[in-house]
This record gives sequence, structure tokens and C-alpha cells, in this order.
Amino acid sequence: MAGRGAAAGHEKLELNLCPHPFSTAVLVRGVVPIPNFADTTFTDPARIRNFCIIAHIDHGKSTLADRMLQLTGVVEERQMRAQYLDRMDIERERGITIKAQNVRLPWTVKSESGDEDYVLHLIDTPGHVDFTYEVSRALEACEGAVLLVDAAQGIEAQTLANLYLAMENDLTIIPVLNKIDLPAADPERYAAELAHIVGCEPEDVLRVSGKTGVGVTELLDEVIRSVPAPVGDPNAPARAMIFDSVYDTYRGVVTYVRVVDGKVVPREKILMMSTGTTHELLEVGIVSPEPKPTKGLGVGEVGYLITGVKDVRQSKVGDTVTTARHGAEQALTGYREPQPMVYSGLYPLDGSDYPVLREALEKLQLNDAALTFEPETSVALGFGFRCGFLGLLHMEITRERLEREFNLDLISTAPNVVYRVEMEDGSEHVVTNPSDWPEGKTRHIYEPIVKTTVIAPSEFIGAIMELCQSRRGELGGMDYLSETRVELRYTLPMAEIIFDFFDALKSRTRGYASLDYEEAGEQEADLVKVDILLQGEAVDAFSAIVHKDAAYAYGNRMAIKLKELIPRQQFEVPVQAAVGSKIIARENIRAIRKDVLAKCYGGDISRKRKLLEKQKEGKKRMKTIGRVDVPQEAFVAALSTDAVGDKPKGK
Ligand SMILES: Nc1nc2c(ncn2[C@@H]2O[C@H](COP(=O)(O)OP(=O)(O)OP(=O)(O)O)[C@@H](O)[C@H]2O)c(=O)[nH]1
Repeated sequence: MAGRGAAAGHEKLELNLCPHPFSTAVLVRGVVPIPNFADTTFTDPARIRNFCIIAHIDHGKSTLADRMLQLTGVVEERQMRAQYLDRMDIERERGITIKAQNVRLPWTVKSESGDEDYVLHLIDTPGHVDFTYEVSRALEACEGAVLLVDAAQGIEAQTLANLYLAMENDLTIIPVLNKIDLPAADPERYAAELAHIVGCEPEDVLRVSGKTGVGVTELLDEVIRSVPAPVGDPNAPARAMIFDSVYDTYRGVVTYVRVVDGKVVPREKILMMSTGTTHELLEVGIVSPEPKPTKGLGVGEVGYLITGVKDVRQSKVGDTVTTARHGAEQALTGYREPQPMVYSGLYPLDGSDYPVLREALEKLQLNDAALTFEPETSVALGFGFRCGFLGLLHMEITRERLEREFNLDLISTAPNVVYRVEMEDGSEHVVTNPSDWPEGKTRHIYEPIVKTTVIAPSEFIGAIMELCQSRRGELGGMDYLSETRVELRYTLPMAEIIFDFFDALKSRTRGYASLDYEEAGEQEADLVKVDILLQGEAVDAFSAIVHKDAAYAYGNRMAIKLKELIPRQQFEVPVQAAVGSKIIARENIRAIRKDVLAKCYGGDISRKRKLLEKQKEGKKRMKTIGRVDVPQEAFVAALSTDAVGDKPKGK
């Protein structure tokens, strides 16, 4: 059957956890390129197979990719580390893939007529719903997809979402059950389930264990057998599709492409077709699994280009690269641009960190085209930025990276979705921030909605329906995947789903339900802006846009929370929640005069002074809202996730 791939020739590979292969490459010492492999560019397309692995979160894509790296010999046993292709610290700590990665693998199929050498390009894709756009890019660069399903869990919501994406892209699907080594694995049952949705026989479902390596050789053989070879015209003007671009501190932007027609070679002038900009190609190469410069890339090949450009926005994902002279006339069809779905304000706890935050966001944006930000000011929080994210996990990860990589202490306001407001006077406003909510009479308010798929054991149907209804959901349909598992489809307002929905769903289904959703336009909604007032003054950081029926609950919750968090002042402070000029909730913080000298009778004046100094220091850290001093911790605590019910749905 299959033989081994070329043996790797790395002398020493440092286990450097860097965002992408390039940073590693600079630090790797003594890497000897794999003989006769790096140079095999301009491979005959008939000998190339481009495929990806798609699966629900945690079903084992990265682990299976690890085994493939080992089996094909591109990474040696002693150099192996888990989740080899997940190069960001955060990815490895959380055990999730955020950036798609690609790697070139040699594979030899042994047959009676002799050995046949092939080149496989594997694209490891992220599984979380926030990063679906990465999956869709990866799919564009492939002809086949390995659809991986955990043999102890069966099909989950993102299994279906990814399968549909792959089918839309006309990819050949190879259904595979993973983790068959687990005692709880039930391959018979789930092979039938998988065969049913893919439309094949249960015997056609391959069974592997990414952990032990069982069945992986057969899987690679199957990829060669069933995934079609790429087709393209080698003599036509070059056309390569950008499916990812990352920023590297040392090399500038590294653009990952799949060549469709013609070829790209170093030192050539290339044209980015959507922007019309030209750049000189400084380096062309492949990733296997570290970057290796080559003489060029031909039809069907996947690799990287370096032009010295410093900003990923100049090398847009979905764009077509061609040669500046005698280039192609017609661009390839691109991807849809990632659109921010969730907005939140990010403020430095220490106001003097504002320039650092700006620089940090600019740096992150170099590598994350989906991140948007613009300056905003808040009476309560000072100077900061309104940032747009793909979802809550994206937001959480961005914030964590900012705090970790740039040493910043940040406070973020409650996230919100984007609303469209039509006023009586005919004007229209797009609201990404509650404080931008227009004054005056509104005619129509629109909120974004999502199509949601929930998969769970059928005993939980009632609980799921109840939850969805309480979140203003509309049932779209229900199907049984097997006798005991059911798929429910709901249309829900995005604002209801992105915050704590997943947690609520998990707790009502004892963790058995899985969820996926996709944007589905907008709907008219009865929304109001709730302001929180301290002594009659609105605190912008606490304002929120909520459904009319939820306004009272939000106002009440925040008022109670703030009453607990804000220290008593020398006068009574009313905490109110208001919709327009109507007060809907009220709490009082009773007056107190704190005498710090109370315990210090008689004696030493220097001790008294010290206490007063300490009190003064403490006061400096307070923000003054009107006459009310609010400690920063109160903002942090009031905006913390449980205060507004916006727990993210990561893993
Ligand atoms: N027993 C067993 N465990 C496995 C197998 N494959 C993966 N796992 C475990 O399943 C968990 C998830 O594996 P990953 O490879 O990180 O999953 P993933 O699908 O890449 O996850 P994302 O990158 O977040 O989408 C890890 O704890 C793995 O050790 C397997 O074949 N057998």
C-alpha cells in the first residue's frame, strides 16, 4: 500500500511557539532542507492533491494533522510536539486552532506498477464559529476535504456547517471517524449517521485514531485516490489566489497562495488585481512544515510569497495575484470580506497607556484583517477604541493578546451587535456603540439575525425550545439525525445568541448540545437604549441597547450591581436606570463619611498624615462622575462578564 514520505533532514528544531512558521524559521538553527523535496516545485499537477480537514471543535483535526506530519516524515519523532501547526501561544494553551495553516507533505503510493510519488497540501483549519471565514478560505484552495467526526460524539453542529460549506465549494468529501481508540467510541452507530448525511455507505466511512496513528496511512492513500488533481493552464498568464496573509516582524507580509494558472517565480513583478498595486517578489516558497524558498510555484501548488509589504491589508485575502507584465485579465472569484459582528470599547486602565494601545492594535491589525478599531472617548473611562470583532471568542483572544503581548491592562465595555435605525425625519444611523443611539423619534429599528442549528439528544428538545423561545427565536424546522439525536433550526436575534446563549444551552442539555450559526440578514425589532444614571448623570460605559421586554431586567441588575460596587459617599447617591427620560429602576447608595483617623486617637501627627496621604492616593484612582467618585475596580467589576450576561462561548 503506501510507503513512507521523504525523511526530514532537520538537525535541530527549536520548539519555538511563534504565531506562524516564519518567526520560527528565523530562530531555527541548522535546518537542512529535505533532499529533493523542496526543489520539486512545478510538480506535475496530476501528482498534487490539495485537501483540508474539517470538523467540529475538538474532534481532533490538529492531532490528525500531527500524525500526518509524522507519517510523511516531514517532522521527525523527536521533534514532534502536539498541535504542531498551531503556532500561537494562545492556540496551544487553549488547544484550539485560530489561524489556518498549510503544509506540504510528500507521499508515496506503492502499487504493482511501481511507486508513485505525490505531493499533498494539507490545510489545517480552525473549528470555532468565529473563524468560519478562515475555513471558507481554506476550502477555496482545496479539491477535497476530510470530514472528521469524533467516534464517541457523532455529528455536531459545526460538522454540518463545515460539510455544507465544503459541498458548496464542490469538494470531494472523505468521511472519517476519529478517536476510535476511545473506550466510549461507537463507530458502528456514528458511521451510519455520517454515511446518512454524506450520502455514502457506512463501510465507506474510514476509521482512524489521530492519537495512535491507526488508519492514517489508509486515509492518506484514500486522499490520493479520491481527491481530484488540480486543473489549470500552465501556459496561461499567472493567477494565484490569496487564501491567507500574515505579518511577520522580520519578513513583512507573508502571503499564502494557491496557484491556479501559470506560475510565479522570484524577482518577478506581481500585480494584486483588486488594488492594482505592483510589488517585486522577493521570495517564493513552500511550507513543509517550516518555510523553504523554492524556484517558484506552478499550477495547483500551494506556497508563500514575500514582497516586503508591511501591512496585510495590501495583500488582501481573496485577491488574485498575477504578473505585472502580460498578466491575467480576469481575476478569480474572491471570498467575502470578513465583517465585524460584535463591537466593544477597549480602554487602558492607565490612561497614559493610550498610545501603547493604539500601537498594539495597529500591530495586531497587520496580522488580522478582520479586526477594526477607531478612537472613541468615554466620560467614564477616558480615551479608548471602539473595536469590531468577528465574535466573542475573537474579541476575547484579541484582548488577551493585547494584554499579554503588549503588557496592557484593559477594560472592555459590554459587547454589542450592529443596529440600523431609521428616524421619523428619514435619516438613517448605523449604531455600533450605545452612546451613538440617535435622539428623537425612531421609525424602524433593525437588528441582525442568525440562522442557528442545534444538535442534541432528543430528550432535550423541550428544554432547547424553551430557551430559544425565551430568546425571541423562531423555529425553522426539526430533523432526526438518528433515533435519539435531533437537529433543531432556529432564527434568532444575533444579540441574543452571541453572549450567554451557548452557556445556557450547555447547562440545559448537560453539555450534550452543540451549536452553530450563520448571519441571516436583519429584522425589525422593538429595541431601546437603557442608560444608567449616577446622581442623575448618565454613565456612558454602562448604557446598553436591549429589547424592550428586557430593559427592566437589565436596568435593575445594573442598579443593584452598582449599589454593591460603588463605595458610600458623603452624600446619598441614587443609581437609576432610564429609557429616555423614563426611570425604570432605582437603588440608593446611602451617605457615609469615612473617617480614616477614627482609630488613630492622640499622639503622632506623622501617622495621621500618612493615613490622609493614603486616602488621597486612593481618591486619585477614582473617576469622578458628576460629584460621585467611582473606583476603577467598580467599572471593571460592573462590566465583567457575569454583570451583563455576556459570557463568551469559547471552549
Ligand atoms: N483518544 C483520542 N483522543 C484524541 C484523538 N484525536 C484527538 N484527540 C484529543 O482530542 C482533543 C482535541 O484534539 P485537537 O486535535 O486539538 O482538536 P481540533 O479539532 O484540532 O480542535 P480545534 O483546533 O479547536 O478545532 C485533544 O485533547 C486530543 O488529545 C484520538 O484519535 N484519540
